[in-house]
Amino acid sequence: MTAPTAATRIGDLTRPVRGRLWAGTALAFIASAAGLLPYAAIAEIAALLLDGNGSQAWAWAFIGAAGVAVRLGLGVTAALITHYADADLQRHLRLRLARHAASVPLGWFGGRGSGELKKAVDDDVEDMHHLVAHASLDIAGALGLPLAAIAYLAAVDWRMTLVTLALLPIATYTIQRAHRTLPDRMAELTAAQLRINNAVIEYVDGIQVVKAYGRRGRRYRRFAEAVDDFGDTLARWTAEAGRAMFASLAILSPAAVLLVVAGTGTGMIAAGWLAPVDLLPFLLVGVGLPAPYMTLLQSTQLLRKAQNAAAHVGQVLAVPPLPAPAAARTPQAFDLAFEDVSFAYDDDAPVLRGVSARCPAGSTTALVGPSGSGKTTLVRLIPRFFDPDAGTVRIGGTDVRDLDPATLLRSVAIVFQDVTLIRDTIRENLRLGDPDASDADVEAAARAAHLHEAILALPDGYDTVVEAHGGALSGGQRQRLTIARALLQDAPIVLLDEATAHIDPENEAAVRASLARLTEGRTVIVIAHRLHTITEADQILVLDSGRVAESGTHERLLAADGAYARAWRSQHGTETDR
Ligand SMILES: Nc1ncnc2c1ncn2[C@@H]1O[C@H](COP(=O)(O)OP(=O)(O)OP(=O)(O)O)[C@@H](O)[C@H]1O
Repeated sequence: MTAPTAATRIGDLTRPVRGRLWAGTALAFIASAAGLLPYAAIAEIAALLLDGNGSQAWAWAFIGAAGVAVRLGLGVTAALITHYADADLQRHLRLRLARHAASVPLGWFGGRGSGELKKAVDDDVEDMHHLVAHASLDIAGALGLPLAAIAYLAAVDWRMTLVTLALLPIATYTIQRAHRTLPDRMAELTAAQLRINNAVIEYVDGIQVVKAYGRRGRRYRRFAEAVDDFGDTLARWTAEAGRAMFASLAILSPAAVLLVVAGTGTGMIAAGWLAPVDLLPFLLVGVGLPAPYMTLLQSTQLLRKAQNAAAHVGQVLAVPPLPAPAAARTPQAFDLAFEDVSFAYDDDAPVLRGVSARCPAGSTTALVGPSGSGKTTLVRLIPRFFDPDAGTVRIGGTDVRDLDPATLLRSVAIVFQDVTLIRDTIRENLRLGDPDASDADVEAAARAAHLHEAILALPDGYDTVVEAHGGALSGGQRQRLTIARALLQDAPIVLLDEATAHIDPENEAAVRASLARLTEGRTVIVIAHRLHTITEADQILVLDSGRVAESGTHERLLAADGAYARAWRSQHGTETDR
């Protein structure tokens, strides 16, 4: 498959409003061409008056006035058409991006994805305004008047026509030279903007932790660096764009045009090649010619920005959706199996290398291993945050890729530390676990998660609005809210980050009790950091560099005296048993 070019991407994105864009462009072309009429009328009236034929001047006065009316009327209509088209396209693209976001792998949002999506939906769609609402009108405007002028002026004197129009290619060349580095600067600016978006999300995500430790830390530094970097890039862009604009303004100013046309024209009159009255159209029309061209030039920067924005929207829309099964199946049982599973993020080194394991229905499997050994990644493959590059993950014997995606997500409750809330009431946040749950069900889940009393103590109880990052809720309350949500989901498979259970020591007992309710009788995979919490697990998988280094029960692993036993001893002194 060949990569789509920028032009095909823009063509694809603007397809829904293409007809209206063409209509607006055609009207803008006619409006621009009609802009010649007032200038031509003045020149003709002057010629008639000089010839003593003043009585015919009225007809030209009427033509000139009609030209002004057509130019204004069609110009405004064209702009209205494209602006309405832009409003519709913005809505269409935002919905299309949102629909696409729903189809891409969930894991994409954990990497650069959130920042990319935010930029596409917020900034890029808005930046495309110029492309849709103005660019084609500007181009039509810059063509209509010169073409009409060529036809009119050539009828007066072709040599002077060439002189008058010669400025345009000279100006184009000069200006293009001045603009040639701008696309690179623009690409830098876009990249810097993306870095800020990602750094903002990362910083805001971590703000609780940052505040809790009273330190600004690495995330803040990355955020500050991104802001500085953006400032420097913007300054470079502004300097170069300013120089380019100055060159354009100087060469296309009415004074420059007047100088060339009047100078050459006077010479030609002196040489007897041109009648003095015939210089008038060139002076009048020549001075009016650069105006639409200037608009076009001034719009090139915005156009480039809009093209970059469109290209980025195209890239986000090109993120491959998670393949959906042709004939979706429903899991009949809830045991889990990993068969020779390998996985790498993007083009990085493999994070999982040939992992095989079985987790019987209703059993608890603990994943342990050094940081970065792939525990979280392995767990993410179950609800298809990503699909493995090789091997298979099965639920009840069925490849998860063959399961109906919605059923799969409903069957798996995820209780991780980084599960965020949505900006809505506590009740609706809980109801995410089961959209059909009654208020009584919601309250029962909150009670089971030891959260009910705390919710009632809030100003609006269950109707208190929480922010995406918790807002009024304490860390422990947020944890219990995610647990209550998972309880409501009543999923047969529970994926748990053990860190969730002990981050808030005050509430540890309550959190533990609610977790016990959540995991009872389910197939559970728990990512464990403190080994004493998982000694009862039915099996423990020890991951090391993406491989299963050891597996077995706590006792068997201690007896085997391998990596697990060493980790146990380092956490619990020299005891050999719990
Ligand atoms: N979204 C991602 N994009 C790229 N690389 C990632 C992503 N998530 C994790 N990684 C990398 O994959 C490797 C395994 O990470 P993973 O989070 O699975 O390990 P872990 O064993 O759960 O670690 P920890 O105990 O620190 O949470 C790490 O090198 C990590 O940097």
